[in-house]
Amino acid sequence: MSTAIIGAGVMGETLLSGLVRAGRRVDQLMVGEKRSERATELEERYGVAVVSNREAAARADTVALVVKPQDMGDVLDEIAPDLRAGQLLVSLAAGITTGFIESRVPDGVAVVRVMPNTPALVDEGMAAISPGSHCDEAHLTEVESLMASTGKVLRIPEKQMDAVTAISGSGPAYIFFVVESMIEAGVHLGLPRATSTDLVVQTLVGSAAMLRETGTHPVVLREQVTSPSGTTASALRELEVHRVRAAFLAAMEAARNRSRELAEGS
Ligand SMILES: NC(=O)C1=CN([C@@H]2O[C@H](COP(=O)(O)OP(=O)(O)OC[C@H]3O[C@@H](n4cnc5c(N)ncnc54)[C@H](O)[C@@H]3O)[C@@H](O)[C@H]2O)C=CC1
Ligand SMILES: O=C(O)[C@@H]1CCC=N1
Repeated sequence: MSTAIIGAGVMGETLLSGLVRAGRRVDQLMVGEKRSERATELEERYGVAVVSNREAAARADTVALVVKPQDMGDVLDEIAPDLRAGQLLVSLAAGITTGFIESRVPDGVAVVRVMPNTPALVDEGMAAISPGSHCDEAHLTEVESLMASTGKVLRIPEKQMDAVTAISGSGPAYIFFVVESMIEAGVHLGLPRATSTDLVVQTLVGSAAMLRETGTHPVVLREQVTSPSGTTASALRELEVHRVRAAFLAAMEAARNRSRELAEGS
């Protein structure tokens, strides 16, 4: 089964490298990429064939679309003449619905929408997938196997996609923002930057491992750290005073709303 990736930026390369690490034969992969210097870079790094979008669409069994949502309409119009019933089209773009894609490609092309995230680069990705209307179990299994090369995969109804985008799609950026803030705070408290970075990163990794390995509710884990009248209680009071919880709610509502707007083409 050959797979083409159209749009090899951050997420396209993440998918490509995951497939290569998972043992997909490079001669069964191809890339369509508009920027020629980027195309050359990927050719050199992975030994993958870079072809035109139309050739990718004509030759591959599965075509992954990894361009920006704003470019999706043009790419679909370009490749539609080369697509045929039975092919599988996988969109990783935020906001773009399976209905939008189906309306621009020939009948019988199966469409699956995916919301991945960048930790896929280190095989710790979280990808949510939703079937379009011409999809069968085999198509979903194929996309599960495609995305499982980079981490976890969850099937969800498409109506949940905008919320999922706000959580796991954009989520790594919120975490990096928190990490960045904690490192800077450590520097403010007088620690060398390298020490502060090591402390914060390992605290994040350790806390994530506790969540995953114990399955314990985060409130319980937080209470275990919070001694009466202790340091953590003092810190948490400040986070509440500064409305960090409300800020997360507002931020994720904004991301969800932006995903909806992208669906409308803005
Ligand atoms: N970066 C992220 O964390 C995530 C991104 N996504 C989705 O993945 C998609 C790609 O995002 P990024 O990789 O971050 O963007 P990016 O800008 O890094 O990559 C897009 C690539 O598409 C190429 N491109 C543009 N028009 C093209 C065309 N007509 N033919 C061939 N290639 C073309 C660009 O040259 C670029 O290399 C977006 O739709 C985004 O919503 C989804 C989840 C997470
Ligand atoms: O910011 C964005 O639009 C993309 C989609 C999810 C993460 N990055």
